[in-house]
Amino acid sequence: MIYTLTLNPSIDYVVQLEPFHIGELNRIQSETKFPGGKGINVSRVLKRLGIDTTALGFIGGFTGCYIEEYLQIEHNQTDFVKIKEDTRINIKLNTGKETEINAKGPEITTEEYEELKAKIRGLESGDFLILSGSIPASLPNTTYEELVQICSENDVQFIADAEGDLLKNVLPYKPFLVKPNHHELGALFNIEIQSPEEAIPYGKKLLEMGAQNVVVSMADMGAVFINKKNVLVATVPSGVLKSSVGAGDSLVAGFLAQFLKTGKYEEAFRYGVASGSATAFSIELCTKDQIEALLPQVVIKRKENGA
Ligand SMILES: Nc1ncnc2c1ncn2[C@@H]1O[C@H](COP(=O)(O)OP(=O)(O)O)[C@@H](O)[C@H]1O
Ligand SMILES: O=P(O)(O)OC[C@H]1O[C@](O)(COP(=O)(O)O)[C@@H](O)[C@@H]1O
Repeated sequence: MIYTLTLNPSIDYVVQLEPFHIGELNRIQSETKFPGGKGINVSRVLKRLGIDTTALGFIGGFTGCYIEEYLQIEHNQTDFVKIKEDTRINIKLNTGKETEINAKGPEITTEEYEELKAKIRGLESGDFLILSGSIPASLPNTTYEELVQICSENDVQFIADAEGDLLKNVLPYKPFLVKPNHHELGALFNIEIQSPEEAIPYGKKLLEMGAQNVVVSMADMGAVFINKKNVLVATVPSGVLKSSVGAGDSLVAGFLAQFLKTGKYEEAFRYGVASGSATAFSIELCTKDQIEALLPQVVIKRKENGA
């Protein structure tokens, strides 16, 4: 079974507001809301690609109920730990530019965290866990590390999509895949990355630190895939950006779906990039048809044979 873990889910409130005047009354042109949080987005896209998952994480309050019901209507399995406080709401402003305002998330009690750990201990050899996104502020920075330690004791493979120390600390446990965007990768090494070529040496550092496969996503600038045998650079399809919320999560889902189907990294990378772009070109997450329509436009160049 594939499990996704969203420690800090959200309702994403996506607002079209152009022009936007700070300090004045603004009237929204259109608004929409979705269940969000990185693992939840991965589950929803995998479901659209015919792969069942169980979504794990913390969920609470009226916002948590909304998310759980929405996922169930789409036939996504869930096994959340119910918490006392409300799940957060994240605001996504489209004002000509995209601005994201992500809340810090609810308080998690020690009992609630222990309940979650018990669920992770229940995963078995052959299962896959995707750990994605930020953690609520009340949990320690070592949380992902503690959870992947349990995975490695039980022979559970994992993917990590997180920032800073959360990502760095899981690398020694040999994640199957990590997917920083170029800003997150740059921040890890205190540099600014401006092109796929500049991303390659730093992506290789993540391999040296333990990752088995690395994808560096760079929004409309392309993406880089690195493992011991391949260094690949992809162009992204052209299209009209509607909302890039969930694009990175769609890349992870598309990559995993195609890798499970074919066992081929290049095909998985192509499918992942097309999935990310298909989401960027829609207000909601991508569908299988949208992804497959974009596949021919993803051009992949082999840069080196080995990293
Ligand atoms: N403006 C865009 N045009 C085309 N594709 C995009 C655009 N923004 C995102 N994507 C696609 O989504 C993927 C992930 O987006 P990115 O913004 O890099 O990740 P994240 O959402 O994690 O920050 C990219 O590799 C690309 O395939
Ligand atoms: O946990 P974080 O880092 O605050 O991110 C949560 C946000 O990221 C998203 O999962 C989207 O992520 P991506 O755009 O990186 O794919 C939103 O649904 C959610 O609001």
